Amino acid sequence: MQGQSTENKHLLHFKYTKPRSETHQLLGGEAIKGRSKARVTSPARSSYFSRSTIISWLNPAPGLRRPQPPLQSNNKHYDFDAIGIFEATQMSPSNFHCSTELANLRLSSRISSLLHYRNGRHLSSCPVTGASDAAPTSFSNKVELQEVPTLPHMGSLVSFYSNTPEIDLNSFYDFYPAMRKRYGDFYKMGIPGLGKFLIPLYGLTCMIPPTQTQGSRGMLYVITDPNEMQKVIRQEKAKQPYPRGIVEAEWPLIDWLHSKGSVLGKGANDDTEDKYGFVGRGETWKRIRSFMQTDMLSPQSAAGYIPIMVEAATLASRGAPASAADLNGYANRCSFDLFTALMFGNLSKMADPQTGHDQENIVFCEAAVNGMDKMFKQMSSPMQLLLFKLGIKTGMYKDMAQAFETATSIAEKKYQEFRKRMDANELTESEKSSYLRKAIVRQAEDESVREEELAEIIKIALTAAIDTTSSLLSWNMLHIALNPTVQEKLHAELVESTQKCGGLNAEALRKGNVPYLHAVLRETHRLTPAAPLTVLKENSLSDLDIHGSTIPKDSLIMLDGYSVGIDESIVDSPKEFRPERWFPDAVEARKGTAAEILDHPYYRDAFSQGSRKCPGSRVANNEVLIMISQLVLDWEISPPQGYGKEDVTYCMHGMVHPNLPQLQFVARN
Ligand code: HEM
Repeated sequence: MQGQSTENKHLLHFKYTKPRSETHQLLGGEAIKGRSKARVTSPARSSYFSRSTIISWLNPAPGLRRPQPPLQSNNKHYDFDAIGIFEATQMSPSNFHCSTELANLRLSSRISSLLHYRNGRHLSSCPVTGASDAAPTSFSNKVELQEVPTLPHMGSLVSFYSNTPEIDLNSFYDFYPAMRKRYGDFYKMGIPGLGKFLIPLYGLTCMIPPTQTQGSRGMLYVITDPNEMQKVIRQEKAKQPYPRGIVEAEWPLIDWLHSKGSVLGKGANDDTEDKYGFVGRGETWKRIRSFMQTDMLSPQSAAGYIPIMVEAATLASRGAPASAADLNGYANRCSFDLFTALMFGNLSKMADPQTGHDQENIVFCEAAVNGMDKMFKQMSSPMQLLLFKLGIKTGMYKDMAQAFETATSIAEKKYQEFRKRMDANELTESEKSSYLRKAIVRQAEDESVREEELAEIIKIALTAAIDTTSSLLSWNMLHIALNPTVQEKLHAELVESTQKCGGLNAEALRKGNVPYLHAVLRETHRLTPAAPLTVLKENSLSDLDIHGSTIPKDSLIMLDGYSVGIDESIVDSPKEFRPERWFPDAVEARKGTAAEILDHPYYRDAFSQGSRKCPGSRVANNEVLIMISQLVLDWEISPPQGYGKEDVTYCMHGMVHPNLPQLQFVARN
């Protein structure tokens, strides 16, 4: 064959289900966005390209690895090389299937992207190549649904039967990437459980609340294509106001709220999904949720709290060296200081041991974190649920209840004291700008929530704000400490921005002024998300077409938004912390490649999507941006001698927290 050398016999090998009649015509430049044209040397069924031609054609962008040579052919099927397949897909994408022989092979991102990109449009992801991309929902390219072997009652998590990896909370990040390696980009697995009685097992407990197991059909569908996930969220929108929330799975919390008679745990109608109030999915959730997120979620309202949060961070940063032996605790206290600054408009000064003497605040922080930890541990244990179902309140349940009791009664006291001072007209100027004051005024004006509901909202927000934000903060601290070059760049950027903007303030923190800071946060969300799997939804309106397969109504569908971001065929050196990946030129270079998926909004952070997206997401990000900036401006942070990336350990307890080592903080002048 003309122009064919030994090396170019290595072919990508795919089955094409229709005879191919058209000859090669649509190649290169037009389809691969400005890449040079490839030469076609054979008009026959198989077309061949020299490896060097393909490589130059693929022309890896900076930051992406060169592709491997294409793979060996097998004459049982029609054989096409990258271009041939590319043409085939142009001819008839819906009839194009990956050969099963390739099931265990991973293609380079560039080659994958060839297979999935045509005429300036992306095709859907492929479970065989492992390539995921941003497929327009209008395109019906079928991706085969893989089924993880499932046992009755036990679901798919019996490792030796289902070929699933073990779930270990100390290596939680590994589970879904391993699943993806085995089952591709679209698979369904059985959710373990004894019917509707004992649903959860290990990490999957959070998937199904015992209170709402109906209709789930015991299956979890996992996808990596955010555009397919968008279909689910769109359907959710159509069915508003009742989208599914992860909080519905938090059965120990739900039970505790119920047992206390909390207005948050009880809706208006026991016969509907409203039964569980804010932790359910009815009108009560909608009403409370809408009230809670006002003055918090929008960029403008979140930005309004920046000045007081900066004040809190300035004080908190001073406490870093003295807290080095307990940096996880320090991160919790920083979260408390910054969130209470927003909530009450005052400075709790907890994170600096010199000033953090208020015992009650210390108790609150510890109780909030402990309560969340115990809640998650129960959700992770089938035995806990079984005992709960048998009406036994375990020691762990009691510990959780005690911790939540302590935290919420302190929060209640804070709320009542604030109200009293507000009634007595004693609030300071910054307290007048606080979230709570605005909420009290709103409540009185529109009465969309009752006064006792407002008190509960404040309590739950305070309790939810500690352990969550501190996970994100801890990971950022650790990455910065482990990457001195990143830290120096960040420091230089912050110095310049604060000098230009007259200090650390909203303007100095604007992405346009500190792109590197924002890239650091983004990179942390990619590499070590606080909550790796957060977009978990239901198609509760009707059956839904996902990758050409029909997903029955009321199924659980989850976006695995983590695995792709650490896939080395998509991300260059994925375990490296490189904020530069998020610079505009890197984003631009990803366009038209499989790696473009990383820039989809659903991959941006760990706050979920849709109308149940975390209401504290904006302020949590701001808290971390501010706290990290202040720390880096004040200190040169380094790990203990001999401590490196390979020494990092972590544990999943609701959020994934690194076990922070004793970092060193040396003052910058
Ligand atoms: C880095 C910090 C945080 C992370 C990673 C995080 C993550 C999440 C996630 C994944 C959800 C579930 C969304 C869903 O059901 O689809 C959620 C819900 C929630 N978060 Fe956050 N969160 C954080 C900080 C906060 C803060 C600071 C608050 C305080 C207001 C907060 C309050 C809540 C509440 C009340 C819900 C339930 C919302 C609902 O069901 O409608 N979170 N969060």
